[in-house]
Amino acid sequence: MNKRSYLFIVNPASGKGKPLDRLKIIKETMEKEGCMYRIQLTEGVGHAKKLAEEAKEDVIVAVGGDGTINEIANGVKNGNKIIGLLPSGTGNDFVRSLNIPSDPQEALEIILNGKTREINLGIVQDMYFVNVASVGLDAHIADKVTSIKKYITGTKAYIVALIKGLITYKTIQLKLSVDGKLVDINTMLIAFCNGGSYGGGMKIAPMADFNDDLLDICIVSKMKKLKLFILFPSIFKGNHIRYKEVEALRGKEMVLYTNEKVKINIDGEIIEAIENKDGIFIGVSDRKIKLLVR
Ligand SMILES: Nc1ncnc2c1ncn2[C@@H]1O[C@H](COP(=O)(O)OP(=O)(O)OP(=O)(O)O)[C@@H](O)[C@H]1O
Repeated sequence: MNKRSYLFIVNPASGKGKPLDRLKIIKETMEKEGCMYRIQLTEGVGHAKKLAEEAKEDVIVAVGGDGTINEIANGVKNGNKIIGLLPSGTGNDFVRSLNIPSDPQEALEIILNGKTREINLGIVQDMYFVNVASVGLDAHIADKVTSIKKYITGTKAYIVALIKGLITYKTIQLKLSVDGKLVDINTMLIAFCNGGSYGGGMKIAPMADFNDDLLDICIVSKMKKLKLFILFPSIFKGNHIRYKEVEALRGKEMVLYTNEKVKINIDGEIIEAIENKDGIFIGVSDRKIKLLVR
């Protein structure tokens, strides 16, 4: 018998309500295994983080998308806790990179009997991220995704938001320090990647590694909108790296300096960066999280 205790944090707002369809199979599987478990539904933004912070269980299972996993990773401060993943979001980029199956029964099998894997966490100012943090066009698009996702699901939601975002977007002038080396950029987009894909399957950093203590950085410099329309679909295959306007770097400690108000996309949720004369810090945290994987 499995001796671990489990808390399932279920976000009913993820993936157009998909998490609620998982309740039956969670209950049946956990009863059959004779495991100690509890299910808690989230009631709004920040609730998954609070539930994870207060949890006494050994394993906290995220039943939602990347936003829910992000909140749980931010809430779980005790290094002994393990995070399980039951994919139920819209994009599910993070779980896909970790090879977690979307079939709930298979994912539950990993939650019960999988291996524990420790991975790096990224950090923006004082907020952790599991997958990707970015500024520029995609934060602008992610803002649009949030509203569009209410009406359209899956990759289609991202594509519609992408087209709307591409039409209305303006570039940002900024300085970026990568491990002490400063570059001046007029940028469409900068993505800081712990995982390799985001936005519903865009392979923004195909070589990213969750365990290398580095973030893969993808910088897309200013270009004509028409060219951007051609370049963007190539991100789904990871072929954007070939364009001269795209630069790939790696770093541990980055700082963004800009006079503009910057929105940051952190695992699909948008925050306004806190203005700070010392810049906006983005890097790899000393803290890691433990996940259940295949
Ligand atoms: N009861 C609720 N009502 C509304 N929003 C909620 C509720 N509980 C949590 N949330 C918020 O829902 C948001 C979206 O969650 P999440 O990212 O997990 O799903 P998703 O957007 O469908 O998936 P993905 O990020 O993989 O595309 C998060 O910002 C979370 O804080």
